[in-house]
Amino acid sequence: MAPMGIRLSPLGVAVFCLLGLGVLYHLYSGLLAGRLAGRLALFVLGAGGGHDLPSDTVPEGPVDLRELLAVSVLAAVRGGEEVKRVRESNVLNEKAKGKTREGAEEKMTSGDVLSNRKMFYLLKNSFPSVQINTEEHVDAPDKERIFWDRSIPEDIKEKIQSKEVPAESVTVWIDPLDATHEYTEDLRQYVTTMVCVAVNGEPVIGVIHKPFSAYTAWAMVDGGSNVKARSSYSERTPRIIVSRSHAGKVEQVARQTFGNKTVIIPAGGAGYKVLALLDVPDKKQEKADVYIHVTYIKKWDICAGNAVLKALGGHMTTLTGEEISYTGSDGNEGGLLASINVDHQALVNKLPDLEKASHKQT
Ligand SMILES: Nc1ncnc2c1ncn2[C@@H]1O[C@H](COP(=O)(O)O)[C@@H](OP(=O)(O)O)[C@H]1O
Ligand SMILES: [Mg+2]
Repeated sequence: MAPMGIRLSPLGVAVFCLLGLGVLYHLYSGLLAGRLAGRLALFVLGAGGGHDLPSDTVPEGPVDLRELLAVSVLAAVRGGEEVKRVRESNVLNEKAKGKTREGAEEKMTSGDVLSNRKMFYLLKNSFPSVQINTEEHVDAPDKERIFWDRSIPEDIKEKIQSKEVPAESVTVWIDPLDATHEYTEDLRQYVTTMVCVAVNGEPVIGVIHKPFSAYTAWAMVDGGSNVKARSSYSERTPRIIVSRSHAGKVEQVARQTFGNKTVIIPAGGAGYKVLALLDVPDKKQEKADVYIHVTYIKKWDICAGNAVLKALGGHMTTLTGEEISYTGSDGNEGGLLASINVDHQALVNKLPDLEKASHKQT
């Protein structure tokens, strides 16, 4: 006799257990079906963009640099779509987010914020274990369900081999809108979105995307690229490209180094200025031989350009010729000297000592 006068018949217990097993089976098969549906959706959607799919599809463990490159290109393009959409709407919601050390106003717009959200979550959802540093703040309530469909563009498949590295050795740097200042002035040609992948602090993958020209340059060190250096550069009388909105004493430094007749090209955006050193099929892209920046600058502004130049045999260093490490702090204190297919060390040696002394290395 069971407690409280209830008698358990063996048949009743068996039926109860069978019912329980039935419920468990139903729940489990539903879960499996959900996962299968998610994978099927990935297969059906194929190439052409990140899609809002379940997060249990993300890979774990070591990361493949070829996959990181594919997602970085996609992130730059998807961010660029936001940048373009906001600019074309003419509702920029421009805000001041602070001042640079030199006292220039740092601006932020809806283009920066929305691009940042797309780029950050596409990369984060695809590579959850990787450190991502981005120019704009990411609010957790703004979490975006944007996922990579795992497709790799044909040109990347052709030129780049798979290569795995430990996830903890990777730092990704995102610039969701480079040349924000110029963006607010509707100087669209200077605007880029950029992604950089550093491995153990060294820039390895660089993506620079121009949203208003639908042009994307990518390169991987010891891998390949879809962009190349120009066939010649003027070493004796180089055209120097410099900042138009954070110039500091750069014109003075350039003239002191290369003479009073030196051609100086003021331009917006660190991404744009690196592309000026390369062979870029864009009518609105000016061409230069050397890029110099003398004020403080952040690593998300320069890492992608550094990786692209390095992959193509060029150099981006501080003004004293030091390599820049893309881990740790966000800032680069030592100024910037970028060149390709010229004697970079000779340029370093030519720069005035005064300027070298006034910049300390991080
Ligand atoms: N002194 C400084 N302090 C902080 N950021 C700087 C800077 N000089 C340049 N930058 C940033 O570097 C990028 C390129 O600058 P420039 O166009 O002047 O060459 C811009 O990035 P964002 O537009 O992404 O903010 C700009 O804000
Ligand atoms: Mg920038």
